[in-house]
Amino acid sequence: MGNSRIEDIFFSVTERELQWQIGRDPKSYNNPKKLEPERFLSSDIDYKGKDFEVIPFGAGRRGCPGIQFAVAVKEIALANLVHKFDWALPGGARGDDLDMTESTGATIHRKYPLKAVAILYSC
Ligand code: HEM
Repeated sequence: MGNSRIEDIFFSVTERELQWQIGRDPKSYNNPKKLEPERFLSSDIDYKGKDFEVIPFGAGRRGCPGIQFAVAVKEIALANLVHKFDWALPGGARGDDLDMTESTGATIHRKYPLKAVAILYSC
């Protein structure tokens, strides 16, 4: 993985497009368009704004000030959702039925919001 030079691309795109382009930069990623989150398992990329390949919390002086808190509580929040509920798609839909079209913004998000049905888990 190489280093993206943020100044090379910053002025040619709007801020909304910037993260999208960084995340798909073939200079930084092999097979950049493939969803492959495990690529980060053995990566030493700093996601807190020092390296620009992944900037989920932004970077620089306007970077997210909640980063320490978010990193500390994200596992507890996710663990609670998985522990307390079974999850399903509405109407018996399956993963393959989902429209994964993307929309742009400060972060890339789904064009069509994911509707998930939470079923309280009882043993
Ligand atoms: C997983 C959780 C979070 C993510 C992914 C996230 C992501 C971001 C991003 C991308 C920005 C824009 C940074 C930029 O423009 O360079 C931002 C800004 C900000 N975040 Fe977060 N954030 C998270 C949680 C939090 C939490 C928990 C707090 C507060 C307790 C917080 C407070 C803020 C504030 C106040 C700003 C505006 C900073 C400014 O404009 O100077 N964030 N965040």
